[in-house]
Amino acid sequence: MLKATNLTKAYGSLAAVRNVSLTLEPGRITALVGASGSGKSTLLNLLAGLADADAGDVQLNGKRIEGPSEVLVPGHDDIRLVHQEYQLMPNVSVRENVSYALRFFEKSYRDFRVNQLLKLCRLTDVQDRIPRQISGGEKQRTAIARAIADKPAVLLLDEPFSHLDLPNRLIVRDLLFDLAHHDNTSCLFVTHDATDALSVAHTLGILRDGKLIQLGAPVDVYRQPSTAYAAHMTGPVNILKAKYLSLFGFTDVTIPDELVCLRPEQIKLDNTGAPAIIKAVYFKGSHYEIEVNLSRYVSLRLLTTRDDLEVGHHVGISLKTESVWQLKG
Ligand SMILES: Nc1ncnc2c1ncn2[C@@H]1O[C@H](COP(=O)(O)OP(=O)(O)OP(=O)(O)O)[C@@H](O)[C@H]1O
Repeated sequence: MLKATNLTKAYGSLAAVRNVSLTLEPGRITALVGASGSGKSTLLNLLAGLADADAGDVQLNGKRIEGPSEVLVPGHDDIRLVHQEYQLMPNVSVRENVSYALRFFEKSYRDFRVNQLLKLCRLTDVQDRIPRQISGGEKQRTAIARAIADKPAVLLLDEPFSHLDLPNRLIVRDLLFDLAHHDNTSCLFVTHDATDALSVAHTLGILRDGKLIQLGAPVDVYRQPSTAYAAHMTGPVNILKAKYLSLFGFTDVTIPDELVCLRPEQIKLDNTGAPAIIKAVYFKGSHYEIEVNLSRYVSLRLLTTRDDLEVGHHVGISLKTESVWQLKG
C-alpha cells in the first residue's frame, strides 16, 4: 500500500502541491482530475520518489520512500511512473524496449514475460518496429508494458488517455482493470478530463491549485461535488443560484445566493413543468443536448432522446428535489 501524508512542494513562491494525503490500495485504481497547472505531474513525481517533498512523506508498505536528494538513483523499484512523453528508447524495437526492463532476469523467463506483455498490451504485431514506426497508442502501450514488466506494486500514469482515440482508450482501460484485478497492482492516473476516470477508477480525487479538494467514489464525487470546480471537472453541469429554483416551484430555499448544481441528465422535459424556450440543440449521437432559457437570467442544459425539438420551441422543464445538490463554494 502506498501512503502519502501531507505532501507539500513549492517551486519558489508557487505552491504546486499542498498538503496532499492519499492512500493507494493494492488492486485499486485511483484517478486524480485537475485542470492544467493544478499540480498533477508534480504530485506524481513526489509519489514516485522522483522529486523531493518540502514537507510530508510517501510510504510504501510502511517504509518511507527516499527522495532524489537522499539516494544515488532516484525512484523506487516497486513504483513505476509512465510519463506523458513515454520516454522510449528511440533506436530499438518495441520488443527490446520492453525486454530492457527485464535485463537482469534469466533469458528464458525474460522471453516468456515479454511475449506475455506484448500480448497483454496488444503489441505482438508491432514488436519489431522502432518507436517512430508505431502509433501514439502503441507507444503508450509500449511504455506501459515496460513499466509493468517486473510487476511493480504501484503504477502511476500521467494522462494515459489524453491523446488516444476511443479504441485505444478502451484498450488502456482494460489493461488497467487487468493489472488491478489480476496482479493486484495499485494504479493511479492523473487526467484533466474525467470522462475515462469516472468509468475506470474505484476512487476519484479532484486536484485544484495543488490541493486535493475532494476524494471519493466516482459516483459520489459526480453527484455530490464539493465545489463548482469539482462539478465542472467531472462533467457537464448547470450551476445556478438557489433562488432561481423558485422557477420550478421550490419554496424552501434558505440561502438564495448559494450555488446549486444540476446535472443535465437530471432535468426532464415535462409539459406540466416550468415554461422554457429552446435556445440551442446539439446532436450527440445517442441523444441530444439542448439549452433552454427559463428566464432572462437562467439558461440550463439538459439531455433528451427526443428528435422533434428545434430552436424557438416552447417546452416544459421539471426537476426533482433530490436532483439539486448544494455546493460549498
Ligand atoms: N520545475 C518547475 N519550476 C517551476 N515551476 C514549476 C515547475 N514544474 C511545474 N511548475 C509549476 O507548478 C504548477 C503545477 O505544475 P504541474 O506540472 O504539476 O501541473 P499539472 O497539473 O501536471 O499541469 P499540466 O496538466 O499542464 O501538465 C504549475 O503552475 C507549473 O507552472
